[in-house]
Amino acid sequence: MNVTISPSSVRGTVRAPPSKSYTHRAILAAGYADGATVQNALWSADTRATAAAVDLFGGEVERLEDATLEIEGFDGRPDVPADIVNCENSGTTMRLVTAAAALADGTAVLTGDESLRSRPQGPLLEAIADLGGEAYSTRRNGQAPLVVTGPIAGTGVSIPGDVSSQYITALLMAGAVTDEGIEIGLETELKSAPYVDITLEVLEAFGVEARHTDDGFAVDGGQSYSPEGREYAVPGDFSSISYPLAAGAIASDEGLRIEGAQPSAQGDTAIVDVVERMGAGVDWDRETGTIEVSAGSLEGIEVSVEDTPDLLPTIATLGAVADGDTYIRNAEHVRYKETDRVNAMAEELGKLGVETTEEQDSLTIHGSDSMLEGATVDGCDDHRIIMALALAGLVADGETTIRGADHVDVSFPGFFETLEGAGVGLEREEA
Ligand SMILES: O=C(O)C1=C[C@@H](OP(=O)(O)O)[C@@H](O)[C@H](O)C1
Ligand SMILES: C=C(OP(=O)(O)O)C(=O)O
Repeated sequence: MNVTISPSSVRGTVRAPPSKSYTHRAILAAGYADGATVQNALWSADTRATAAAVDLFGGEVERLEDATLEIEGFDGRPDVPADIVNCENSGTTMRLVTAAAALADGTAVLTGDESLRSRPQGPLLEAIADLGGEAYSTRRNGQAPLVVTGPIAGTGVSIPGDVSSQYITALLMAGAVTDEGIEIGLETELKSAPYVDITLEVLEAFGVEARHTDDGFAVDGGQSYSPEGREYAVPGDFSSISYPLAAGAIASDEGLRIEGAQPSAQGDTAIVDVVERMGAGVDWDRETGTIEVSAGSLEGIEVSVEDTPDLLPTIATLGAVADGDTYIRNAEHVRYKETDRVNAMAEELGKLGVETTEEQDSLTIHGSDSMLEGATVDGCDDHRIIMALALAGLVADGETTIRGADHVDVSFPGFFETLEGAGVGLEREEA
């Protein structure tokens, strides 16, 4: 599907979808348990891939109503999957499921779409081998398809911290049900660190203790997953909130109200501070989980995305609309996502007339408060690139067409309906 956005202002009330990161963890944690009900779950392409993996491990994920999942678990002992595990487009699924598969007494094969088959898995495969399993990439290039044979026993491993925090999440979640537990030593500084805090928070809610150590993280073995009251509720998603928040910051004179913004461990909460620093009007009521945002005359700022890689596309578009330079640094790991997002934003904003300077670990947007030029841009089969480019379309001169826009289903199904509800003029065309 291609979507064409007309210049529009936004107003009214929108609701953020539930957190993708929390939902993945809650579905798998309920699988590691003997089951649980997950409330306010995100049902998107990525979380469906994790649910399908739990089914293959011998659990059962049933969607009762829109956002309630009734999950039967596999009680810490995953079956050897009876089929290939297709993780589709989801890095989180592939990393978390690889470690879970390494607990089974047999061999699992994992694959995904073309984007996922180009993302780095090597450090996790080596960690599994160090823990007594066997894990390899069929192409010997550290990328999926992966073949994983368990069971791992547990004990100590070391892993780089600057490729993906999801390796650590994966090992902590699996480590709790090994005999010996897992101690993870970090070889390099940890990037995306708040995502491990999300993991610790979900583990605690499921009655599993894991902790920071002097040089990494540790989880004791022999633990059972068991959420209090057999229920878990997912908070709203701040990566997803970044899009309506940025829309309000660049295109709302009347103000836009965003609901579902309760505080949690998400590093991407930092987007609230970013739009405020750039000059938008922002009022966040943490008790009710409501953010009111209105447009201001935005100025470029310097931002590190070390902890918040998923915010780069949103901040890049904000920078394009702001006056002066927006310097986004500590961004190298943002190149290992669904696409190389540093390059993708530089290329696609360039088509709208925006000048950028790209370096290996940074992106500088030379913004101007003069109009962007509407054009046809490529969504790069990446949900966050599509949503960030849609924001630019709100203020570009003329129409902006985004090719391959259906990929928003990965994290924010209903994204374009949400924009329409806020007053955005757009047209869909089947490609
Ligand atoms: O654990 C998670 O839920 C995620 C961790 C981050 O990835 P990295 O740790 O690979 O940077 C983030 O980019 C991704 O969208 C979700
Ligand atoms: C990178 C992302 O997710 P994943 O790593 O799970 O594919 C994302 O949602 O932006």
